[in-house]
Amino acid sequence: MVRVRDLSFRRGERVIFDGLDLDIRRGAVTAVMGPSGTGKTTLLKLITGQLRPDAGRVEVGGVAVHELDKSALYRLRRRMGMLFQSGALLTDLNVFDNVAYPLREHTDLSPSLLRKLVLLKLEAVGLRGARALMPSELSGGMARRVALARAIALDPEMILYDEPFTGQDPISMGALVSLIRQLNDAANLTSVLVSHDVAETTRIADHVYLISHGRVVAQGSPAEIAAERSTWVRQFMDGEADGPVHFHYPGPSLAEDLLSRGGR
Ligand SMILES: Nc1ncnc2c1ncn2[C@@H]1O[C@H](COP(=O)(O)OP(=O)(O)OP(=O)(O)O)[C@@H](O)[C@H]1O
Repeated sequence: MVRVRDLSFRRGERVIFDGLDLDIRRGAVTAVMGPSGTGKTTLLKLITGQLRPDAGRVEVGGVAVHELDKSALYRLRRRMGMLFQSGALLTDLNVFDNVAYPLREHTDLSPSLLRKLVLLKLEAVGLRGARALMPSELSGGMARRVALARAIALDPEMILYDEPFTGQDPISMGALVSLIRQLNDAANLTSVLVSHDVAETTRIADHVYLISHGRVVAQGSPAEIAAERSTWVRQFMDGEADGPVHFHYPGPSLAEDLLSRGGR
């Protein structure tokens, strides 16, 4: 479904990707993991065409995303659902209208068909009974599930999740994890999951990519990753503080910074 080849991308001087190769198989849940700031969100934006590569290719369904014109890109995006961390609900619309929003924007469905579709999407996330509530009346976990119902409203072929578990209590997290897997299998979706939550992510992923310093450092099934012995992979997967994965954003040493007379 997605093929990334020899992808290079920088932000100013900072190299984010340097020859990244990655494949996302149709029908599978693929997880992309890596330390903070490694470029996971950037990768999702390159897949959806919000950013363009400096070099290399990003193909979705065999089409190079960065070569599409505006209207073709718009059509492609309709085939992708996105659940971004910041994907807030519209606060002045109730749950039903939030889910109905993309259908009203992009289709000419009759009110009765639209209603049925919205109720089916809400049923899929277990919130049909909450349709009249306003976003302010929802828990964080419920709000994330409504956002998920909205993301699948237009029946996308692929859904991209950016840190969907952030800020969820263990129960909501468990529900969300199962939901992502169920939706993937029931609707024959392709799912891309960016997350820091090693345990939750490896529970549902078919394939895991670990990225660092602009490249794939390990990939495989969760079992293969669990058996991987490299120190980098072990440090990341086991959440150890000491090891080759750096906690600090690159910069001058602390001593240099404290001794310099710079203004900031
Ligand atoms: N709009 C921007 N302009 C300049 N640099 C940016 C911008 N957005 C992100 N970056 C930089 O790009 C790098 C990758 O960011 P990105 O958000 O993709 O990382 P991430 O792996 O998703 O991080 P996290 O796990 O912390 O969410 C970071 O170093 C960040 O500082």
